[in-house]
Amino acid sequence: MTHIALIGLPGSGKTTIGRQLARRLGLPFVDTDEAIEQELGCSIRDFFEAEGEVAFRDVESRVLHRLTEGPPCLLSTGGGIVLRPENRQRLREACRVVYLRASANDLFRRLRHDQKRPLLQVADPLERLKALEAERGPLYRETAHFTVDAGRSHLHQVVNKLAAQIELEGGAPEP
Ligand SMILES: Nc1ncnc2c1ncn2[C@@H]1O[C@H](COP(=O)(O)OP(=O)(O)O)[C@@H](O)[C@H]1O
Ligand SMILES: O=C(O)C1=C[C@@H](OP(=O)(O)O)[C@@H](O)[C@H](O)C1
Ligand SMILES: [Mg+2]
Repeated sequence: MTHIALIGLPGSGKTTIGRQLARRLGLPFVDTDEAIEQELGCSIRDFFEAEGEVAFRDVESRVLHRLTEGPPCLLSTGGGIVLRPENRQRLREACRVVYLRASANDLFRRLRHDQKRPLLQVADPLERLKALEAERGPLYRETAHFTVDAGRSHLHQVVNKLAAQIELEGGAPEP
């Protein structure tokens, strides 16, 4: 196992916390969504609109496999990465997987004005977040090696908690 991966619903802080935690642990930071946008040469929202979700999930799986074959890094994922069984298996075998748990209500407060996330561009984003929570909660729990509460805690508290937990487990992988 060589990587550390963050999973969780949109807005749970995977990208923001991942970047800070990587710096703290001295690991390279990679975000699957940023890697996908680089590969596609356009935004995820535009790609979703033009090609649809299945095409996006195909690219996402390919990028996950490529990144987890590379050198150790702190990997922040997109919220839907756990939907495919082969991604869940790949994450568990290649990474120490952390679930950033936060409720739909907390996430709605953060994301109600978001325009980047295609799945939340609907009339009732809170209902959508609740549906995502119901569908994906069990998948996040099944995939994670450990869970941290990221809904009500401050960013720096979540980073501190994760850094301490990783230290406790023998420290970060050598980059
Ligand atoms: N624990 C937190 N407390 C307050 N705001 C947060 C927290 N975690 C993330 N945020 C904010 O929520 C927004 C979404 O965070 P982001 O890292 O993009 O989430 P994700 O990558 O999981 O979708 C950002 O504006 C970020 O600063
Ligand atoms: O939940 C999802 O299915 C998605 C979450 C997004 O990433 P974040 O979780 O970083 O918002 C991004 O991968 C895409 O818009 C799809
Ligand atoms: Mg993100």
